[in-house]
Amino acid sequence: MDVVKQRQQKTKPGKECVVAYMDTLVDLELPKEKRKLNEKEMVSLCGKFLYRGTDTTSVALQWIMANLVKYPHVQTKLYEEINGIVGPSPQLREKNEKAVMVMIKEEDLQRMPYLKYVILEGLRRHPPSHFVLPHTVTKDVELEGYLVPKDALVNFLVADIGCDPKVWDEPLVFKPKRFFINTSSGNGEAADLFDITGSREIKMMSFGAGRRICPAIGLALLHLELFVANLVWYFEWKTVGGNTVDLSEKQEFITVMKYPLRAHISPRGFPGK
Ligand code: HEM
Repeated sequence: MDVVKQRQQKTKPGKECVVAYMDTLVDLELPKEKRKLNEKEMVSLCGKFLYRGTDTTSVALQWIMANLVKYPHVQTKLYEEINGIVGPSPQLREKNEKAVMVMIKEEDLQRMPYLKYVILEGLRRHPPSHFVLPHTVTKDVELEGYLVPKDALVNFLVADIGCDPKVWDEPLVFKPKRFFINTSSGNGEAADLFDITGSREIKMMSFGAGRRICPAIGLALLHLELFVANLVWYFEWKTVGGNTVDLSEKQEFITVMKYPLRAHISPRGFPGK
């Protein structure tokens, strides 16, 4: 509530400030009801943003890294792609022990199609949300001979859709290459062609679909690409003591790893490696 009040003060005319999500809510007017949002509604919207926007990305990242540890050939292929675009991984420390922190940049990611396949495969195989937010239908609808009555709660089995054997070849196997579609240019632009929003056809819906699709889909994909690319560029990820990675799931508010990832990581850029 305090934050709401502070932003209401800050957005008073004449005061200069960076536009925050909160400010867009302060300015918003509901078109039908012709009124501004009240404080309770603003708090609820901010809460939704926070709880939908934190664990989802970090859990997706953990699932993806777990698969890279479990399948070293996928990790090697990804590292080779990264290396080919931005060069070998930097040494973490120079001779004078000064830390060097060069990061892969957003524009470099555009030239890394295999990275995009890895992220998509991670989200297909392990969507953090196994369900979307509950939806209702506003009138009776007949779907493939079944009646969905007005006001019935409808949800979607997101994880099962992504593993449907009628749609996906060997659906339980982690195979990033499945997202490669041979384009005429043949230079691997395929991930851009895969329609994760489901506007052309729905093959997976890790971010939902339609008008209530996750509003942060672009941000989430960008974060995942940046994190995975940098983590693999800097470090080699291996199993601990040769143990396999257990990909069992645990249903919490979102679906997490039952046994959180434990990995042995070593800097790639050390001299002599
Ligand atoms: C890998 C990361 C993420 C995944 C897999 C994900 C997935 C989803 C899904 C499945 C929904 C429900 C869509 C529906 O009901 O049709 C949703 C809604 C939502 N997501 Fe995300 N999300 C992610 C990251 C984020 C981030 C980073 C933010 C904010 C910064 C965010 C904000 C939201 C909000 C506000 C909603 C509710 C939209 C509404 O009420 O209509 N999400 N997300």
